[in-house]
Amino acid sequence: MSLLYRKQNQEILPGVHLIQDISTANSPMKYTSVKVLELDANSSYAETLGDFEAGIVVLAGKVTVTADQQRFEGIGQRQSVFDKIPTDSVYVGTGLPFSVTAQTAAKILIAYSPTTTSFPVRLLKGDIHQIEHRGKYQNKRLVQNILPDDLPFADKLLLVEVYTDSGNWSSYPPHRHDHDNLPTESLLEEIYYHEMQPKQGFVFQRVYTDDHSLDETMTVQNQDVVIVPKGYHPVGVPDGYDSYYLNIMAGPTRVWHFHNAPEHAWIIDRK
Ligand SMILES: O=C(O)C[C@@H](O)[C@H](O)C(=O)CO
Repeated sequence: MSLLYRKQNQEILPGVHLIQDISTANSPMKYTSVKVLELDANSSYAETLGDFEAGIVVLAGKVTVTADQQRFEGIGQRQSVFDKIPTDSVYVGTGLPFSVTAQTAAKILIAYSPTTTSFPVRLLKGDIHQIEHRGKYQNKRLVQNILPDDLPFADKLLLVEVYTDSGNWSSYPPHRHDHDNLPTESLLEEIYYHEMQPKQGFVFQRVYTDDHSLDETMTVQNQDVVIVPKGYHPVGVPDGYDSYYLNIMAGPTRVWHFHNAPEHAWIIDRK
């Protein structure tokens, strides 16, 4: 089972380019799916949700989003994810139609999770993001929380974006969250949408379980997706390149409690 989905580029509507489309139709994921779209200026994408909630993240550019009689104009805070400016997102509850119209050339990520519980449509402005500087030595990373578990605005979805600079590791030391064993550990699937700067860069990502029944190390390129149905999932960034990824997480309970691989937990304790 490959966990790596290479970027595609298929014009699905005039000016709307599908970069990634991962769902139960082409993956083993049960709680999470994702679309990444690049929109030419003035192009539009629309969809009506079934029994899913969605988080629409404006990765780059400016768009107008409509959902449930609401209209959010000119949202998006950056020209590139590597501007490292927290961006805007819109949460859309189950069963609702939504549209996205690009005011400038834009890139959006739509994260989905199945649910029949509806939460109100909500604009999540970038300036509410909780920013974290995690790690030390060569595992320093910048975390911008978009929809963390302490924001009660969704039934299942958790969204976070992570910047890992040249020569550092993130999602490290390795941790897992694939046991439904609260309060110690929650069961959350995870999807990584990756970008590199410069674009020709790559990162290494390993996804593996304690018994190594799953143990896959991948060379991940710009706009690739890695799915993490279970297991530890560290990311290593080669010298000279900077990494961005957006994480989508969801599972039976919307809380992020993870378990560090015991043999590597000492990494955290270094002074
Ligand atoms: O702290 C990091 O390096 C990011 C990871 O926590 C990442 O968001 C993840 O693996 C969540 O489970």
